Amino acid sequence: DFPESSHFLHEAHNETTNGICRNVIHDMDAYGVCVVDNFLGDGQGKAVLSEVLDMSTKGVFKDGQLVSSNGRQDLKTIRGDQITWIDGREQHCTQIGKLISRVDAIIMRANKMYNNGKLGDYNINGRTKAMVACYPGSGSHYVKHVDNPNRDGRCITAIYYLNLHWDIKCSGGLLRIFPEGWTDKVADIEPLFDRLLFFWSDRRNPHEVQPAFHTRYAITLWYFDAREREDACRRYEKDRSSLKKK
Ligand SMILES: O=C(O)CCC(=O)Nc1cc2ccccc2cn1
Ligand SMILES: [Mn+2]
Repeated sequence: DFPESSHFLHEAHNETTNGICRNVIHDMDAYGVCVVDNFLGDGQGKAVLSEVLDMSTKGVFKDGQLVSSNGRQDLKTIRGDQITWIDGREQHCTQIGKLISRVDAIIMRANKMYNNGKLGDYNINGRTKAMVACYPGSGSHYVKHVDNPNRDGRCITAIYYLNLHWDIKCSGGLLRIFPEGWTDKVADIEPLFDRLLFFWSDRRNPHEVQPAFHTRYAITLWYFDAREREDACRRYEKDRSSLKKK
């Protein structure tokens, strides 16, 4: 349920990238979560936002998996986001494509800078397409969950937020991460414009999106660890072939 991307690893060497990477490595090591503010700068951030708003007006957003509960409550009991998958090379998605390349460059560089080329003991060699998500402001939320509970290959979640003038007090939509091991602590992340967030995708970081009362946009990329992804695909093939035999 998360399409892989075919192009990756755009290298962009510059001072900003290096500075951000040191930040990412330190925070991922220390907390398993890292926030980078003003990632693209106002101009480019707004250019990405306008591409997403154009998509929204064209109605490309479909409901996330609709889990019908016991039929009585509303259908969106699990998650109220509407999503679409973007490769970044589509027409009218050039700005989103640039964002993706910039995040790739950070991850690739951090992957190299870390001790002998592994970030947090991972060897990152690919990622999913970009998932553009819209939470319509009608109290839509996402219940507490782990992105990758069963070693499907995804090791880092990267989320870029697009919400101008977002005020948690009246708009809600807080991302709350419950880092494993920090029993009495939570990481409350406001989905602010031009904010980039990284966190380990596995059970170390259960998280929830609290009800949002204004439209809330985010773009998510999941990065693969080469080995874990390979093992997951092999297991998947094995399961498929055993299913066929029956
Ligand atoms: O928008 C945020 O602050 C985070 C939202 C979030 O956790 N989204 C999300 C979306 C997902 C879509 C498909 C499969 C797994 C998924 C896990 N998480
Ligand atoms: Mn999630």
